[in-house]
Amino acid sequence: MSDLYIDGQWLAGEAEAMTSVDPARNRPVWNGHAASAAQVDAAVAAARAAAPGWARTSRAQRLEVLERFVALLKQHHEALAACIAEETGKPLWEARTEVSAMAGKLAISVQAQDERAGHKQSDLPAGRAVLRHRPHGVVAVFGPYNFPGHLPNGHIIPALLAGNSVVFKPSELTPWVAVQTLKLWDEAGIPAGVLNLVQGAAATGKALATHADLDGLFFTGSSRTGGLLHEQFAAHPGKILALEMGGNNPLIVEQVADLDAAVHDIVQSAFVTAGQRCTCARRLFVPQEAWGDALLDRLVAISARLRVGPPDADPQPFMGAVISAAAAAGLLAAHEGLIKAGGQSLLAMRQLDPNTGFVTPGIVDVTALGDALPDEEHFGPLLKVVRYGDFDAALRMANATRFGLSAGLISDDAERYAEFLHGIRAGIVNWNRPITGAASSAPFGGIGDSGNHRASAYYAADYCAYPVASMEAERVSLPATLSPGLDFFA
Ligand SMILES: NC(=O)c1ccc[n+]([C@@H]2O[C@H](COP(=O)([O-])OP(=O)(O)OC[C@H]3O[C@@H](n4cnc5c(N)ncnc54)[C@H](O)[C@@H]3O)[C@@H](O)[C@H]2O)c1
Ligand SMILES: O=CCC[C@H](NC(=O)CCC(=O)O)C(=O)O
Repeated sequence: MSDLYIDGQWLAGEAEAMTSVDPARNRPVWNGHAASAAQVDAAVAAARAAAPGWARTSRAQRLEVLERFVALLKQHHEALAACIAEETGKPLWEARTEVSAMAGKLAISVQAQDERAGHKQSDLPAGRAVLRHRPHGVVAVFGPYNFPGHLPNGHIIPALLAGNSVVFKPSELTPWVAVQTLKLWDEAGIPAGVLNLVQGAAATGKALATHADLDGLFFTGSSRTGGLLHEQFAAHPGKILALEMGGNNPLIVEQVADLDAAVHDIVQSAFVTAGQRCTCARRLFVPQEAWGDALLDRLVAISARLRVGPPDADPQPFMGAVISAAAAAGLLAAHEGLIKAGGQSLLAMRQLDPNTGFVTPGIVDVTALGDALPDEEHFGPLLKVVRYGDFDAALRMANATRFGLSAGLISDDAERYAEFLHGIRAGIVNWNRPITGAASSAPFGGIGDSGNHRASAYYAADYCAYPVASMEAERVSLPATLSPGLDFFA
């Protein structure tokens, strides 16, 4: 039975039964059991026992294992993409880009480690100053369901490269992708205990996050869960906590020469991955003038004919299903709630089948709600439109959020972008580009309730190791000049 991977062994979970359902076809793709508290304990103990040995290996030795994993990812690219597509409902074209991003992570992490957590040495009048980085020890990695391969991998690769051992808990909605990925690690020859897998939902998460023998936790998920973890870790300032969380991301559009190009970037920002990216545009600010009306007409027309369908459909859909039929129903309820609160539906969201996660994009004009617009992340293809009079008002409303992950401006005016860049509060700020699709070669993180100032991607090297600064000399010697009042020669 392959539910859990602890100390190099595949084990059956001893806690509650779990079933992972393909949201496009409403059929189970994986059945298993969650880890019991004792099994979480065993995973942490295995990681602890393996930690000193893994930390003592050279980077070259660690790289050998990591490179074998990447080679296996490339070899099994299509099979893993199919598994991601089936378990999440995202189209195959997109699942393929997810596996490619996983394979690309190692080279970027090596470069990032060299630049941000590398070895530095300089001469001192007596001896030398040396900067080294040490792994924390045992870290937990928590993954979300929307990128079940790429986002946990974005913590695991740099953590292992730095010499940490890891206990990974994937989302309870995507256990199968985690199992398939761990099989590749096993085949790559990851030493027993260095990387462990425990399955389960919040109870398993709590058992792991509160484990006394963890040195740190790297989390990607909702702000709600991240906030709980932050409270737990507040009592342990010595443990490292990296939180990558959600957003209520604004996109401001001004009148531009190419209306279709603007619509393209809005659609790509709001609806890619069926709106299930942390960076997706949730609030679109549109000028209150005739050009704004024309933009919205075109946006509605293009969005209404976005192809929505199963992951393996030919031709491929733009969007697949959201993660579950329940998530689809929740999005419909959110859409309905906005209308009840005074919003005007521009494009009604529809659930194509109550047993699946297929929903069509929804667009609601929420201008009338004003300050009463809830500052919430609706994690799906639901775009809220706010009409604005002048840019200052748009910027003020764009910043009226507790989050601060991504933000964008569509404008042909460079001075306007300078103003936007200066005024907007977010960790990812784009100009005339979609606000989704961030590069792994840049830092990735947000401010406010979107993160805790420990950006991931290129900056993951920072939270995977701590710096050790040394002053060193080959032998002890009396300084040429002694401190005042110190006499060795009387
Ligand atoms: N900033 C980023 O990099 C980023 C990337 C992807 C997704 N996200 C965010 O993630 C969310 C979607 O993912 P999700 O729904 O899987 O997130 P989630 O917070 O529900 O779950 C994330 C992980 O935390 C675990 N968990 C849940 N409750 C827990 C608890 N009480 N204690 C310990 N662990 C617990 C889950 O089992 C899962 O492994 C969205 O809000 C999205 O914006 C952020
Ligand atoms: O859902 C959240 C992630 C969205 C994605 N961001 C990245 O892939 C960041 C790069 C990395 O972690 O390597 C996006 O911006 O679309």
